[in-house]
Amino acid sequence: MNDLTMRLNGLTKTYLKGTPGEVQVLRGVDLELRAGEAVALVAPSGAGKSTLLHIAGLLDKPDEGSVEIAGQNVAGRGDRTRTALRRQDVGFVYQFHHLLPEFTALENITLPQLANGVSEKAAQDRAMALLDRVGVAARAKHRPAALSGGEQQRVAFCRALANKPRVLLADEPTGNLDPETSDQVFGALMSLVRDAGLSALIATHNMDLAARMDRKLRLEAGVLKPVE
Ligand SMILES: Nc1ncnc2c1ncn2[C@@H]1O[C@H](COP(=O)(O)OP(=O)(O)OP(=O)(O)O)[C@@H](O)[C@H]1O
Repeated sequence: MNDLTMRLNGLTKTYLKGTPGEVQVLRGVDLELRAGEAVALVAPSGAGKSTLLHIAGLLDKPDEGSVEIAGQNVAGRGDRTRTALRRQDVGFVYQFHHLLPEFTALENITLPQLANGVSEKAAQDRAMALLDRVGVAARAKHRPAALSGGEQQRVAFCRALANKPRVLLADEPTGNLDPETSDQVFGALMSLVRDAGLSALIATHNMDLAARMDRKLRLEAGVLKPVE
C-alpha cells in the first residue's frame, strides 16, 4: 500500500543570494509523511521552520528539490495550479486563528468548502460535524470575537480540515494559549488528525506536545534529523 501523502526531497532555500545578507536556510531537507501520522517539527528560532512549512504548503518555492503530494511533483508548477492544489490538499493552522471576524464560526468553516464547489447543505453539515468533534458545536453561530482563545483555535482547526486535505501543516498551533488550554486544544487537534487519517506536520517548541506525536524531527543547520 502506498500511503505516502507528502515527500520533500532535497529542498534548498537561500535568501538574499549573492549579497552580504545571504542566509542559506534549507540545505537539503528530505521528509516523507504517511497517512495517519503526526510528526513534530522542533526548531530553534530562526532555523527555517516557517520557510519549510511555506514550501511544503506550496506558498513558496524552493531553490532546488521537489515537493510531492500524493505522488505528483508540485513545487515547480505555475501559481494557479499550486493555489488550486494548496486549497484542495493542504490545511494550515497558525499560532493565531486568522478567522474572518465578520463571519460566524460555522461560516468560517463553510466558506472554503463553497469555494471548492461543495453544496451549501453539505458544507454546513460537514462544518457542524467538525465543530461537534472538537466540542464547540454550541458556539457555531458566534463570531470569532465572541469565542475564547481555545474555542477560536478549535474553529481554526475545523476550517483547516474543511476541504479534507491530505496534509495538515501547523505552526505553533497552541502557542498562544495557556498551558492547560493548550493541552486540551492540542488533544482536539490530534483527534481530528486521527479521525481524518491525514498527515500532520506540527511545529512546536513544547516538548510535551511533541512527545504526543508519532515522531519528532529537528530542523537544524538546514537539514531534518530525528530526535530521540
Ligand atoms: N524573505 C526573507 N528574506 C531574507 N531573509 C529571510 C526571509 N525570510 C526569512 N529569512 C531569514 O531566514 C531565516 C529563517 O527564517 P524562518 O522565518 O524560516 O525561521 P523560523 O524558524 O520560522 O523562525 P521563528 O521560529 O523565529 O519564527 C532567518 O534567519 C530569517 O531572518
